[in-house]
Amino acid sequence: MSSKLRVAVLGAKGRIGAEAVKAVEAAEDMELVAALSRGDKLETLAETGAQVAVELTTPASVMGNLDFCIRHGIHAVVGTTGWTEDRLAQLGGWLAGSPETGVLIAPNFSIGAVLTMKFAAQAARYFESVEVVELHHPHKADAPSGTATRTAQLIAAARAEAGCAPQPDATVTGLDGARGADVDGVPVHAIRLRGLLAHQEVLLGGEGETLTIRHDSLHHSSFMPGILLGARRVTQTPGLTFGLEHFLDLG
Ligand SMILES: NC(=O)C1=CN([C@@H]2O[C@H](COP(=O)(O)OP(=O)(O)OC[C@H]3O[C@@H](n4cnc5c(N)ncnc54)[C@H](O)[C@@H]3O)[C@@H](O)[C@H]2O)C=CC1
Ligand SMILES: O=C(O)C1=N[C@H](C(=O)O)C[C@H](O)C1
Repeated sequence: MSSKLRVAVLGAKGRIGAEAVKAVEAAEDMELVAALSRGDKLETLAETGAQVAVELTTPASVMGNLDFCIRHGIHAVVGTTGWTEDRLAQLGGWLAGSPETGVLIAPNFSIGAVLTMKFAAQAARYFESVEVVELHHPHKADAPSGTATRTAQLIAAARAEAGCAPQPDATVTGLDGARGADVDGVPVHAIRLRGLLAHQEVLLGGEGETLTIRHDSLHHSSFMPGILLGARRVTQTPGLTFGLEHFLDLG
């Protein structure tokens, strides 16, 4: 058996999965041992000796796929969205039964998006108001995006830690949805527009000034270095890691 890392891609015909297949094939230290689409047998992962499964499917499929991987000691790098506290708790239970297996869930694999989350959390305590706007291609199934949800959670946690007051908002009447979704007290707005891929703005406002932090993923290639890094690191990191920032030296 070669010393290359044996990697499988789940969701191999999807928008990001197809790009991940190419990235794994091009990585000198990796071997693509399986590229599974909807309906393909998960047993292929065990039969091909996959060490890491890159999971890029749908919120409806991801839990079943991870259940199989963890039961077979296959590490997983997960980009699929739809993570709730309940799902994370279930995943934690499965990992407790397979203590050497690692799972990385990355709301976003691009370095710019990871930095956006970090900068937004750093800035959040210094401004009275903060809102998140995410903008995506119109084929995206979920809203708000996993990245925007995570960004808002990090902002809210930073503000709570700093003892910030609730945001000013005088709205008492209007149409449902006009103020976006409420994620831990942070309004999150989702745009779906032909021509876009994956974009996010964090708008912060204080007395007489605003700060806007914006990130644009212009191609699915922006996610590939993060996926490859995740695959290399997850084999050395048992248990659940939530967020690619834990595998980056961000200081
Ligand atoms: N974390 C990140 O950086 C990124 C995450 N994503 C997320 O990845 C997921 C996929 O996104 P897209 O590729 O745009 O969607 P997509 O709809 O183009 O691809 C999903 C693919 O998974 C397949 N699939 C469904 N169930 C499956 C199963 N059980 N086994 C194997 N394949 C299965 C579908 O047939 C489809 O081909 C979404 O949740 C999206 O939000 C997308 C881009 C970046
Ligand atoms: O569906 C997408 O395209 C993306 N999904 C992820 C998310 O929901 O945050 C990551 C990125 O925004 C692209």
